[in-house]
Amino acid sequence: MNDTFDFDRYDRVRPIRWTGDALELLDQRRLPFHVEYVRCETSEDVFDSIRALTVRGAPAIGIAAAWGLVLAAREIKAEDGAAAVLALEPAITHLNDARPTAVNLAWALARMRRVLASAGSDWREVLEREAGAIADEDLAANRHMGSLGAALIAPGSGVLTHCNTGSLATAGFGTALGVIRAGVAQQRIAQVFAGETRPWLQGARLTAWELQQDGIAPVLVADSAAAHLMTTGQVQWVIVGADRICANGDTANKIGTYQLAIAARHHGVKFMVAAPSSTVDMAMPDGAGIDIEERDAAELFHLGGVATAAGGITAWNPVFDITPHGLIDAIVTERGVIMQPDATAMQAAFGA
Ligand SMILES: CSC[C@@H](O)[C@@H](O)C(=O)COP(=O)(O)O
Repeated sequence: MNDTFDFDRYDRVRPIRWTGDALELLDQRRLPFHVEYVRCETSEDVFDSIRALTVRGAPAIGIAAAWGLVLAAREIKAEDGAAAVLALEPAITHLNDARPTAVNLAWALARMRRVLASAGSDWREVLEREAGAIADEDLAANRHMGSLGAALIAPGSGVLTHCNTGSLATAGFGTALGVIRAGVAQQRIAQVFAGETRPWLQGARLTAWELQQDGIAPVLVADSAAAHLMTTGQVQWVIVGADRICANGDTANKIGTYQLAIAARHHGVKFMVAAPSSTVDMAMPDGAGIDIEERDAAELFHLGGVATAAGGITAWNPVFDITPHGLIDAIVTERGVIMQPDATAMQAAFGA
């Protein structure tokens, strides 16, 4: 088996482009039917893009927010980094408010703030370099995680994934989808099933399209088909990303992940979470404390502008859920693999 990966052949999609004076975001609301970049010239444009899901996926929104802060810096004057931090505090708080659940957003902004605080008169360059470094490190982490995660998968396996965790959700290559890319290249994964991921259809629109770009043909399944799929023996692993991993291994991810983990355990299917260490939040003891984003109920009433529900009803639209650590077989980060994660194992891997 060839365990090396030809990164130039795969993974050509780049959702975030810094031009030197603006941020260009591949518009994920319009994919796969329109491949268009939205140009952000201010940090408010970036805030709007994160909130509207023009850019989405935990690592990607952290990277976008970092560039948003670079744009915010264009609107202030400061003699050194310490003064710039004071002037940029409102922009940092505002960008951080764009979405609540993925910790990568707060992580990236905290990292930008930290380097800024100790920068001198060249603070603008320092800020811009740091945003670039956050993106570069995310890509490197994903590539490393891909091989770590793939190594857990027996040749010829089938896998089921949820939401979109690929290049579109990161600086490139992807988290869970990076593991899947590597696993397919190494012939460990024979078949990829992608759940639609209602209501926003990240799986049907984004994951399916992304895998097609690599020449990988996924099989699309309705989210409600997952447990039945597992009874057929076609799936040996469920592989998902994460928006926040707590100190005890509890994991927040796209709504529907929790029921996949329950079904996987029932059917003897293994469950893997792949995420960079920027998704680990050791200050959050367990999943009960995580702020679960609730989006507009209207997302459940329409699909592509076409009404899909009876009029005059209410709906509840939480867009993340928590998978308890006891249902997770492996957490894969660029720092290594944690099997059967719990507070002790997380502390050993990520404690100060
Ligand atoms: C590498 S992405 C991991 C998660 O961020 C992903 O599965 C997810 O839940 C994204 O949610 P989204 O609402 O599309 O931003």
